[in-house]
Formats: sequence, C-alpha cells, structure tokens
Amino acid sequence: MCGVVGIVAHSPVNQSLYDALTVLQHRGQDAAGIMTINNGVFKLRKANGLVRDVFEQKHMERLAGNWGIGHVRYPTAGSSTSAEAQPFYTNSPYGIAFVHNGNLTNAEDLKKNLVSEARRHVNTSSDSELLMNQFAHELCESGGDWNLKPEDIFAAVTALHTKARGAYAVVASIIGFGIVAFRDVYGIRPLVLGKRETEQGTEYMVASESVAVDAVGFEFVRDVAPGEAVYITQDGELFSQQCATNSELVPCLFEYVYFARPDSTLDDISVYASRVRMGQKLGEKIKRDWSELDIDVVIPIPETSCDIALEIANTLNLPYRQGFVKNRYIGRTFIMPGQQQRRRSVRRKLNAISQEFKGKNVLLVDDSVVRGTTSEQIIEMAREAGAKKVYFASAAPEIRFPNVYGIDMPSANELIAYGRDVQEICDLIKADGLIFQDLPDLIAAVGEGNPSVERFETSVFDGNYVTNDVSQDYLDHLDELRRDSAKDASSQNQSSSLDIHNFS
Ligand SMILES: O=P(O)(O)OC[C@H]1O[C@H](OP(=O)(O)OP(=O)(O)O)[C@H](O)[C@@H]1O
Ligand SMILES: NC(=O)CC[C@H](N)C(=O)O
Ligand SMILES: [Mg+2]
Repeated sequence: MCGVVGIVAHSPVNQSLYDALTVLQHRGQDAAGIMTINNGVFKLRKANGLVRDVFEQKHMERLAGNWGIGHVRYPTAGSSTSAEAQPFYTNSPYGIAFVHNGNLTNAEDLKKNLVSEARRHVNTSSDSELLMNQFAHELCESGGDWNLKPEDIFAAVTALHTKARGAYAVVASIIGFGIVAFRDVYGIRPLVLGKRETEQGTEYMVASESVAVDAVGFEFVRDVAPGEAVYITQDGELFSQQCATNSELVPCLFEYVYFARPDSTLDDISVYASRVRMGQKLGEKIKRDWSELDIDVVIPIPETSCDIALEIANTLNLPYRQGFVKNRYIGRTFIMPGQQQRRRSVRRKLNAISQEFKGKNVLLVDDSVVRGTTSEQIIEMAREAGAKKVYFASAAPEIRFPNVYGIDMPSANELIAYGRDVQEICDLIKADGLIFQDLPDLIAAVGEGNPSVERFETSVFDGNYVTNDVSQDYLDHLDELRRDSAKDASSQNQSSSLDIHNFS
C-alpha cells in the first residue's frame, strides 16, 4: 500500500504535506517524497526511508510553494530503489508531478503502447511511472489548447480509465494549472477530499485516508467516487466530474482488516467500528465452535489486532490483557520488503510479559495471518513465557490468493494458507487450536458500516479479481517477477537508474 496526499492552499504547504505523510506512514515505510510548486518550478525531495528521516530542515526550506503533493511508498511493482520513489515527474505536456497508490494489472501492455504509439520514455520499472506517462499522453490527446480547462483534464482521465486496468488512487499536479485527483473505476484504493476556510479563501486537500485530513486541520468533505476526478486549480477553485461509464464502488476489504488506521473513515465506513464488529463476529464463532475450551485470557498481537481482541474478550466475557509490548520504534513488519527482515523484526518489535502467560491457556488474536511470520514466532514466545495452551484466532479468513492491487502478496507459495487446510496451518504455526473468521462474517462486519456498498474486493480470500483480467498465466508471471528471491535481483538492476531532479 502507499499513501498519497495533495494540497492547494494560500500559504506554504510543506509542513502540512509533511504532517500528512507522517500520519500515512503506516501505508508505506520504504520511501517518501514531496513535490511543491513555487513560481512555476517544481521543488522535489524524495528518498528511501521514513518520512522523519527523508526530510531534513534544509529540504523543508527548499520545498517552497502554496501547493504540492506527497507520497509514502510500499513497493508492489518494480524495485525498491530511490529512483522509483514518488512523486514522479514528466516535463510534457506542461510539467506533471504524480503520485499513485495501487497497482496496475496491464502494465506491460501499457508500456508497449506507450513506447510504440505515444513515443514516451519510461525510465524505471515502476507501474506508477507508466500510469503517469499514459495520463500525460491522454492530456496531450484531449484536444485542449495550451490553456488547459477542466473539461480537458476530465477527458484525459476518461480516456485513461479505458486504458489502465487495476487499482489506482492518484494525485497529480500540473504546473501552471492545479491538482487533479482520481480513483480507478472500482475505487479499490481509498481517496478522500477535505477543505479548510481561510481569510484568503477555501483551501483543498486530497489524501488516502481521512486521518490525514484531520491531522492537518482540514475538514473532511467526502470520498472521491470510483471513476471520478476532482480538479482543484492553483487558485483554489474546485471542479469534479464522473469520468467513467462503468464505475462501481468495490473497495478493498483488506484496508479495513489491516492497512488503514482505525481513526480513518473510508467510503463512509469507520475502520475502528468495522474492527470492533470483526471482533464481535469472531467472538460469536469462537463461542459456537470452541465452547469446550477453557481459555483464561485474550491477548492481542499489537498493534492492529488490539481493537478486535478487546471485542472478542467482551463477547467471550474473558479478561483482555496486553501480554506483548510493542517497541514503538519498529515499524510494521508485514510491509517490510524481504522475508529475512520481516522474520527478524517480529522479536525486535514484540516482547512478552511473562506473568500474563505463566500457567495460563491464552487466546492470541491477530487481524490476519498472511505468511505466518508473526503467528509462528509469537506462539513460540507465548510458550517460552510459560503459557500452558496457546490458541490462535485470526479476524480475517485464510489468505490463499495473491494480491494484484497494491498489497505485496505476489506469490501464492509464500502464503501460509496456500494449499493447506486449517489443521495443517495450525500444525505449522504450532498452535493448540486455530480459528479463522468466515468470509461472509468479515464482509458483514465491514459492510454494516455502509450498506450501499454491494461488493468488496476480496480476491486474497476467494480468488475473485474484480477487474476480471487476472489469469493464472498472469499470476504465474507475477510470481516469477516479484517473489522475494526475484525482488533482490530487480533492485540491483534498477539501482543505477537516474534519480532525476531531486534535492540531495
Ligand atoms: O502472517 P504475517 O505475514 O506475519 O502477516 C500478518 C501480520 O502482519 C501484520 O502486522 P504488522 O507488524 O505489519 O503491523 P501492526 O503493528 O500494524 O500489527 C498483521 O497485523 C499481522 O500481525
Ligand atoms: N502499494 C502501492 O500503492 C505501490 C504503488 C506502486 N505500484 C509502486 O510500487 O510504487
Ligand atoms: Mg500485526
């Protein structure tokens, strides 16, 4: 996942963009970038690392200007090199800076056409650079004259929707004109709009999650609709238009399970409330299926599962205890780039308080079990701390299918539930019992927050890919390209790519 943000204000935006990126940090820990516009010139700083490490005082001072965009990256295509950090830039037409959350499913076809028909150069293996070039090409083709009008921009996004497939929540700044933000036709990735009234006039903000809007002191207005584009001129005038004929809201279910912050509301669904309902429903299932078990205490695996575990404890009428302490200086392990790093990080990140385990039958709760990196080690730690029995509950069902829409799960073989039933997974992670939420219950837990959402993007659980273009051949190809062992080679290949127009 990545986090995107864009602000058009009447005073400098560097600090607000920085603040927004720090509250979106949970969506991407690999790289961060900000590009502002000042006196008709782009100012850029991007690099690998966390927001707090990428931007020093000197960079912040140089990021002048009253409008700009920002990005935190979790790579799902290409490599992890700084050359693929975002924003991307292209000089034609007008000068465009571009940030993207999501992942394309037809990147290779797009690339062929871009080179052969549009004669555009794409310098990295990032699908986001491709998408930017396709957008730039559509802007050239949209028929407007030099003085770009809202209808020209909407025509370009309309054309883009017919060519790009997959997931994309995008914010782009077009120099001399303004910021355009849009979501793919299913709205797989989130994007929200905020505003703030000032003496100089209205200021606007778009961001991946509502928490960024709150943190920067803007007021939440609404979600950007799937297929819709919002255009904010550099003077603060807002235009919006539905640019797709076939749009339908099908948001990613895993955003609510794991990715988004609990204090965000996405597509009118509170992430926190949906996690509480996940806990209620899983608690009911545990009551039904495990009535004979004598569980003494419910313990969450920090951090994402805490709200879920508390509700399970309430439903089961059992004590809830924080048996693991999280090292606040270690980030999320699942979105780290390699399995070795992920494995090492679990023990550095979590430590058991042995009194909470000694002689007890504990129920450990996590939001999800993906590669099994966390669950396997945590169960071992619970036993080392003296637990008698260790039961394990996952608020998400078994994850058996790769993700192609912006979550880095490209290889079915790396998923612990792939080709295994619950007992086999339980044996692997060495639990005394393992229980997963049922998919209909998870869908209900999230969907109750907004009954108008008829479908969610659930491919990691059931293999149904909403874009209808994902074949087994494509998945095999992705596996070859992106499985952990392949990624290292790709990063080495790309490490010599140009880092263009960047402040060091
Ligand atoms: O089965 P796995 O491959 O280990 O993946 C699942 C685990 O990874 C995530 O935690 P993470 O440490 O990323 O973040 P958190 O602190 O937000 O829970 C998630 O919450 C699970 O704990
Ligand atoms: N997780 C994401 O949204 C990734 C965006 C883009 N596909 C990249 O790899 O940079
Ligand atoms: Mg976790």
